[in-house]
Amino acid sequence: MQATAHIIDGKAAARRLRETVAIEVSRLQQAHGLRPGLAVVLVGQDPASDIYVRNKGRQTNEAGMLSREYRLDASVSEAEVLELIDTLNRDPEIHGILAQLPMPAHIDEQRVIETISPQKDVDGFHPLNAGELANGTPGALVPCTPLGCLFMLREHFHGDLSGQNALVIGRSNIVGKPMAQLLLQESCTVTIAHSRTRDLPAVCRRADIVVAAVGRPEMVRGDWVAPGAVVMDVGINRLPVEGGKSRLVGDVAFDEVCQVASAITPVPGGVGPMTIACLLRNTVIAACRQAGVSCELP
Ligand SMILES: Nc1nc(=O)c2c([nH]1)NC[C@@H]1CN(c3ccc(C(=O)N[C@@H](CCC(=O)O)C(=O)O)cc3)C=[N+]21
Repeated sequence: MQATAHIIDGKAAARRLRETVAIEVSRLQQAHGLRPGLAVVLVGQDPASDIYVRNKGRQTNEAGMLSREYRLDASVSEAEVLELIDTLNRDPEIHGILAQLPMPAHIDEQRVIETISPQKDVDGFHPLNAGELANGTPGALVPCTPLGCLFMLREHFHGDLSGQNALVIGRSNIVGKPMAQLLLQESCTVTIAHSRTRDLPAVCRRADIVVAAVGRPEMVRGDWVAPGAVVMDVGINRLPVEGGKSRLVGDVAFDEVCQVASAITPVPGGVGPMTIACLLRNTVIAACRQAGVSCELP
């Protein structure tokens, strides 16, 4: 009988990063009178987004930062969203702007993303920041979910990922592509798999590191994973259960994979909490750049 995998505690890792962020925030306040501020723009209603936004707001305040929320009706025009972003771009109290995705269909998300000032783009979705990440420019603003995965992987591998065969399942601009860039920078041998990949289970079995970011509940099965592999589960899927309730599951069949892998992130309590902690970190880094002061954050 194979021992069960080490469960990577994303909640604890996120708590540690948030503490480091809070210490840096109070240092910036004392040394420079600088208080990093984050604005979140939400269009329409979505129960999952609500939880995310509430957690973000609370944790931003707990870290000693300014948090503002802009909730717009689902019927708002694209021009109004762009106008709000333009106002926030010029607001000196705001150093980070997050436009929550997805947006209603009548709003062009790419246009929204490109309207956010690259300096305030704490999601790292602006083409300028994506390009800097691809170029390996030091200090690029990096998307929070992949960055959180990277921090957990570095900790697990004691800082050295070089030579590992890493498989990223999913090719989105938000997770898959930036994750692949980060792993490449760590000198992993990176494969990106997607819906057209032939024989994904066989490709997966060759990987030392698997990052699953496809949005398909429990897609990665136990017999897809090499013994001893490290598995990061980015998926957040709500599965209906009897009684009208729902259960949160990842893109990985946790009970199966934890019999084979050496380490795995759970859902909830894995990648999600680290995503928010990285958002706070990016906001502090953005604030320091805008104020022209140095920043002491990992
Ligand atoms: N511009 C933009 N940037 C984003 O980063 C972004 C976005 N839009 N739209 C929505 C998705 C989703 N997302 C989550 C982050 C953390 C948790 C999280 O903390 N989850 C906890 C709690 C989950 C729960 O219990 O509901 C956990 O996994 O343990 C969830 C979801 C960021 N997203």
